[in-house]
Amino acid sequence: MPSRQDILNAKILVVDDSPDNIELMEEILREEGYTCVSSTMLPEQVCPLHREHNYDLILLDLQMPGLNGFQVMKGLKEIEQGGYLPVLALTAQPSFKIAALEAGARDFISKPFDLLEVHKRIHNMLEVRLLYKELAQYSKAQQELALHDALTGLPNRRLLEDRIETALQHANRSHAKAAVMYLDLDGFKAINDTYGHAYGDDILKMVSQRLLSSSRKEDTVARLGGDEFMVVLGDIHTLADAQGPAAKLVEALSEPYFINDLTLRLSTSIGISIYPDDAETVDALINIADYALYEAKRAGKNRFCSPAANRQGGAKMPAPAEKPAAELAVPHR
Ligand SMILES: Nc1nc2c(ncn2[C@@H]2O[C@H](COP(=O)(O)OP(=O)(O)OP(=O)(O)O)[C@@H](O)[C@H]2O)c(=O)[nH]1
Repeated sequence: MPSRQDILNAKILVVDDSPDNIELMEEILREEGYTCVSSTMLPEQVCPLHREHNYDLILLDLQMPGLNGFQVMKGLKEIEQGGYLPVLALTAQPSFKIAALEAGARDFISKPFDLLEVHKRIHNMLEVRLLYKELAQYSKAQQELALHDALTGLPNRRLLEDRIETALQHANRSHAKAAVMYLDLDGFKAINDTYGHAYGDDILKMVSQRLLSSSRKEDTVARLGGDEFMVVLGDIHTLADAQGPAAKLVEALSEPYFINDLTLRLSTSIGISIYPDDAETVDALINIADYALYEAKRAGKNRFCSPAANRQGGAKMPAPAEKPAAELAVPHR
């Protein structure tokens, strides 16, 4: 629920062709404690001003020369996509009241002003408007949560599948390829088992950061869950365009992780599938990358594998790790 202070700090625009009316309304609002009030006598300025300032309330005179209040509301409807016009119509004409409500105004204030009515209607209108904004923000945050992993903030599987689909469509249009890289940390369970879940969580967050900073802005880095991540590269042309980044990721994730006074090491394995060479659908590309990941694990971990490389006569891989897949802690004092 918005507080009284939120309501007094709401952004209000007064629109009237009479300077006396504007002065009177501004004074009424100032005396009540409203802090963010502006005004215009030019109806054609209302839409551009609202686009810029996103007012919480527009006190709109209905009878003005040039554009009248009804025409202004028509313009405002195009800006307010949710269809909620934050308009309180000001009118001396009883017959305009219903017409104003039908045109989208939330409420009206009759002229000449009755002070008590003005205060109540403005307060009520702002309360609803601010609640409406809170609700919109909350629902946006919920949507974000539904598409992102809570621990790392990376896209989750649902958003990832959309991103892969988009990358495939783009590759298709530009006669390019795309790569799906399935990553799984090596020996991550031992970190959890030895140092506890909190250390494991820290590693997962650091891994996410390293994946992001080792990828291009236009690539998608996602967490599928547990110690599994995915990186999607769009707009590539050869298998080597995926192998280079894969080698970079293997390298970046094998750098030591400093957590509290420990130095932890672990490596990662990656399976790569290429669109359209290996498959043409999202599910099939993920399954093939998963199988290639299994091959990378079986071949000794800390490496990447792909069916395309096998077809070309053996995976071209960086030398396998000199260190074990997951080496536990070395204190770093
Ligand atoms: N800290 C932490 N651990 C998690 C989370 N989700 C899953 N895990 C753990 O991650 C581990 C993943 O295990 P695996 O991938 O099977 O084990 P691994 O040791 O990496 O095995 P290899 O992949 O064969 O090297 C399990 O111990 C899970 O309990 C999480 O959000 N936080």
